[in-house]
Amino acid sequence: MTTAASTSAPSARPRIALVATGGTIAGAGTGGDATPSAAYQSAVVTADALVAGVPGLARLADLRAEQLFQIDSADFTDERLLQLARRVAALCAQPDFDGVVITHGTDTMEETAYFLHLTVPTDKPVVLTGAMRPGTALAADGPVNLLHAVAVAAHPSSAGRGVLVVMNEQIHSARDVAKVHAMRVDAFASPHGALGLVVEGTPRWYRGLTRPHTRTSEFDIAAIDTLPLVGVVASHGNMRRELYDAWASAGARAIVHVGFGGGTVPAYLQALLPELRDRGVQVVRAARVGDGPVIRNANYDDDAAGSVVVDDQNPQRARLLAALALTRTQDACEIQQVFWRY
Ligand SMILES: NC(=O)CC[C@H](N)C(=O)O
Repeated sequence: MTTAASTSAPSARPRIALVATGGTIAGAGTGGDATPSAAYQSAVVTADALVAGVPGLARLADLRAEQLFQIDSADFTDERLLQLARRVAALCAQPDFDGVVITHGTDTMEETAYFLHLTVPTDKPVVLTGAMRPGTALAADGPVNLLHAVAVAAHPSSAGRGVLVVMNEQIHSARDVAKVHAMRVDAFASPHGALGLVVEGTPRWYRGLTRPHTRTSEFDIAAIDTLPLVGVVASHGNMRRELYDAWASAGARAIVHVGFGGGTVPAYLQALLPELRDRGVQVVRAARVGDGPVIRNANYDDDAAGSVVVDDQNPQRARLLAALALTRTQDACEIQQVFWRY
């Protein structure tokens, strides 16, 4: 469904496509009053209603809204991710759009943003936003987040910066951002800092990116039909090898081992990793601490085991990067280079 969300303002405004996918930004309270509350249903407010709820949008951009999904972002599968990436790539390829804004649930926003960052070959701004509170909350954050996301997507200075996440007045890079709080409106943070801020409705930039993305990425959604299965196994005391075996039996082509501090592998699992390699399953070592690099051949002999390390990627993004790398190569050395490059 595609509808013109605004038709009356002058045509010189940037033309922005808005792709709505659901989440709390499209949520409505079920508790009967307007206080911030966990009692709400996500993914019920339509794309057009979202746009209509933010009067300032029409001054910023000529918006065209479409409803691609209406889901809780927990329900993003690889199939839906690919479908969204194809749609965003198609919108970016149209000369009549200057940028794309995606409304999305916050729970998996970092994964979707990263996948688009690596697979949509465009210089146009692609901006994801969402909300921590439903639209019916007393201090809903969705309307201002949407206004800021459109302001960033519509601004020429946002071009060529890869996929961006705009939440709570901050502009984050999809490479780094993660949801770090379950409730507060300042739920998103980047280990190396945000790229910029939305100041008085305009993006102000403080940092740039050094890693490839969008147009400079070697991955292109046009060449990807499906993603290889990649599993993630989290470390804790008293682990069991059965989880790794289950992923291998399910057909996983890689397993992200979310190790302790530096990606450590317990002594009682160390012989398992080369076994998995011999079964055709690439092991990727990540860490559960949330920040800092996993260093190759430190804490574990990656050369001997044939494993690779994630650099500083979090496990959920490492899953996607491993899957993308596996669409191009099965070679552990090349996969390692991919992790260090992106
Ligand atoms: N704040 C949110 O958006 C979380 C709501 C929901 N679980 C989602 O991710 O879609």
